[in-house]
Amino acid sequence: MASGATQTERTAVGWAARDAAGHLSPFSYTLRKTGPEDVAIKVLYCGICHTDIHQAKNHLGMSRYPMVPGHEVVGEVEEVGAEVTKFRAGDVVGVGLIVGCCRQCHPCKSSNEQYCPKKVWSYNDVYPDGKPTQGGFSSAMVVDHKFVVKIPVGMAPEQAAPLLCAGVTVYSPLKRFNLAAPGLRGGVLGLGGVGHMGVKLAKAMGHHVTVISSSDKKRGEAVDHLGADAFLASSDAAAMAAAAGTLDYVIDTVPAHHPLEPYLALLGLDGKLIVMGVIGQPLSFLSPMLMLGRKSIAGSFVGSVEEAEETLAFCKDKGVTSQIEVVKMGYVNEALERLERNDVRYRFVVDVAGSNLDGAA
Ligand SMILES: NC(=O)C1=CN([C@@H]2O[C@H](COP(=O)(O)OP(=O)(O)OC[C@H]3O[C@@H](n4cnc5c(N)ncnc54)[C@H](OP(=O)(O)O)[C@@H]3O)[C@@H](O)[C@H]2O)C=CC1
Ligand SMILES: O=C/C=C/c1ccc(O)c(O)c1
Ligand SMILES: [Zn+2]
Ligand SMILES: [Zn+2]
Repeated sequence: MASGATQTERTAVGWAARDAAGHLSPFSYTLRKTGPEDVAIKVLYCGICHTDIHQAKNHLGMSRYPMVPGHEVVGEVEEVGAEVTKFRAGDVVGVGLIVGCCRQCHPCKSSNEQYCPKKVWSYNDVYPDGKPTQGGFSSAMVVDHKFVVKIPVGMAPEQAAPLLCAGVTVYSPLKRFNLAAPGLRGGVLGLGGVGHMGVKLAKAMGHHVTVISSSDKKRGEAVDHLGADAFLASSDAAAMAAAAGTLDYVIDTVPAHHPLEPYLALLGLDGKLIVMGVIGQPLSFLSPMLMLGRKSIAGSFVGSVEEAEETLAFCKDKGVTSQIEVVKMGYVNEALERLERNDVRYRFVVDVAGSNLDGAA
């Protein structure tokens, strides 16, 4: 259906966690009517980010159930509201972590809406009217057009999904911290979903990229397949010492408590440690580790809608793709378990439209 939206609420079937065990199972719920500024989307694919585990398992103590996770969503537009001009039925589009903001604060007015104090998360949140948000492990979503991006023509939809969180999460800080110029020396700590996009994007920006991994297991793939220039196992004290002071930045994607000092030591003058992992315990470091080298520790939270569009365009232009394992929804719980035990190369993407969402694999 084209413009002139339906006046009825519709039922969606998602896969929801009911409690902190984080096990997903079929769940029916009602989508809001497609409002004048809304886009109704049939979900095709949705990537699985480690954040989906943190949220489903209540790692931060703020989870609400039932919860349909998923925030690397690619779908097909089914219907648009009367005021939507950028999209039409049949377009292939993407949605990330944020689906609402106030539009009035400084972050909103400066295209940093992901930092709006009133931002609405795509799941595990509520809209201003109190209705829960639900994510992309679902047959459909209704999303304000401001938070919808077009997937470039010619980009495979399943390939595009990880760019909507993992990709933009790396692209945004590299741009904002002036770390996008060619010739820089970067480190990527933790070679998972975000980390592998870090390697690919940084290489496409012309950086010399070192992967820093918890073991030697991923060395071959990092160098031979993903194109990393160097590889460090963080347990190899001699190799870590030899690399001290050599990097302009380290993108730290570790999703669990870990020491910062080994990675601060890798930075040269003015180097930046950019912390990405969602970690519910204090991290610590000795202040001279920062002062002796004018180093900084920074954080960054996904990216803006504008940056998501830039990430997609950059990847299309440079031929950057994600490396994914496509699975059906019936496998989603195994996929979550495998992700949690670091057994995925490098992002699971659920083939939502190709799955029987009512239960069977
Ligand atoms: N700031 C933001 O906006 C965003 C934050 N995130 C967060 O970033 C983190 C990473 O997400 P994602 O890439 O999807 O996760 P993955 O699980 O795909 O990757 C994390 C990687 O970190 C390493 N790792 C895992 N566990 C440990 C551990 N206990 N100690 C040391 N290293 C470990 C592994 O790499 P290796 O085998 O190489 O050691 C693993 O592949 C999560 O906390 C997620 O919530 C995600 C997206 C956006
Ligand atoms: O996957 C993206 C989410 C990142 C994130 C960052 C900070 C935070 O508190 C979260 O709950 C998630
Ligand atoms: Zn994510
Ligand atoms: Zn705002």
